[in-house]
Amino acid sequence: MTAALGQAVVKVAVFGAAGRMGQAVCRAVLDAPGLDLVAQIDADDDPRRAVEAGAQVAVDFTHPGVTVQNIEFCVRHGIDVVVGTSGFDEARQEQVRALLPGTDVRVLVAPNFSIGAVLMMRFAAGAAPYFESVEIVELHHPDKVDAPSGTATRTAELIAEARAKAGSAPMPDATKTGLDGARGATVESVPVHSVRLRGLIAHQEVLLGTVGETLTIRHDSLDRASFMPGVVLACKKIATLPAGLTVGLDALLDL
Ligand SMILES: NC(=O)C1=CN([C@@H]2O[C@H](COP(=O)(O)OP(=O)(O)OC[C@H]3O[C@@H](n4cnc5c(N)ncnc54)[C@H](OP(=O)(O)O)[C@@H]3O)[C@@H](O)[C@H]2O)C=CC1
Ligand SMILES: O=C(O)C1=N[C@H](C(=O)O)C[C@H](O)C1
Repeated sequence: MTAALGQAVVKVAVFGAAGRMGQAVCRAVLDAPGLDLVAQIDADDDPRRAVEAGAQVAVDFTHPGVTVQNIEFCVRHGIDVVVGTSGFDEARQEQVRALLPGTDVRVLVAPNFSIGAVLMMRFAAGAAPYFESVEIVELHHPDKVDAPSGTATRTAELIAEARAKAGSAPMPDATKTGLDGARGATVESVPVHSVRLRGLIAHQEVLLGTVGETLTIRHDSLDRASFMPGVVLACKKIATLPAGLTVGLDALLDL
């Protein structure tokens, strides 16, 4: 039942359909030629509706605590899964990998579906080895339940990977005393600062500094519309990925 290559229309179920992202995704799927919205599932709905409706791809924008359960359900029923929900650290990725052997299901986890954010992460990782210091400031709407954001966590991981590969020295920081949280959270040795502010949607700055100069890479999602082309692309193209877990929308972009 997984999405067949070359098939005209891909049947899509949306988990978290009543949420901020879920509503936008349902509209985007309805508007997208080649996609058919066959099930909208929210917190108290029976996920079997997705199976009964013949869904080939499920899109999950729910809560970090429930996504793995939704993925497990989809894997059991042979439905490919496009995951936007945040909180997919290495431990959670491992949980998903453990569900997949012996199936041909594909699970695509994308910490951020906007093209600008994907490029911001790339540029930050590319720049990081050339600077002594790197810090991340992520800024979101105050209804967000998790901090730091999945995007900031992924960015920190990519920066740390690039710095390790380049043999970068530890970042300078003479702080000896300070209030709890003053230096942010540390993700893979990268300080990450989270701002929650009414009026914002999703924004991130990567601050890089070395002797006599700084570079700031900033991305702003000003509307949830910014995520929709990536989600639609993922629904259409997930069948082209190998079976198993893929992390990052980059896998479907020719960057
Ligand atoms: N990857 C990306 O590009 C993006 C990722 N996100 C991430 O997406 C996630 C959702 O964000 P957002 O839409 O703002 O959050 P919302 O809280 O607005 O939406 C989540 C929805 O999922 C519902 N839900 C809870 N449990 C289940 C379940 N078991 N099955 C189906 N639905 C369920 C919630 O219901 P109830 O409220 O009753 O619990 C709610 O309606 C977050 O993790 C966010 O970080 C957001 C934007 C972009
Ligand atoms: O909750 C949000 O809104 C967002 N969540 C994702 C994250 O945690 O990175 C993606 C984007 O930043 C919006």
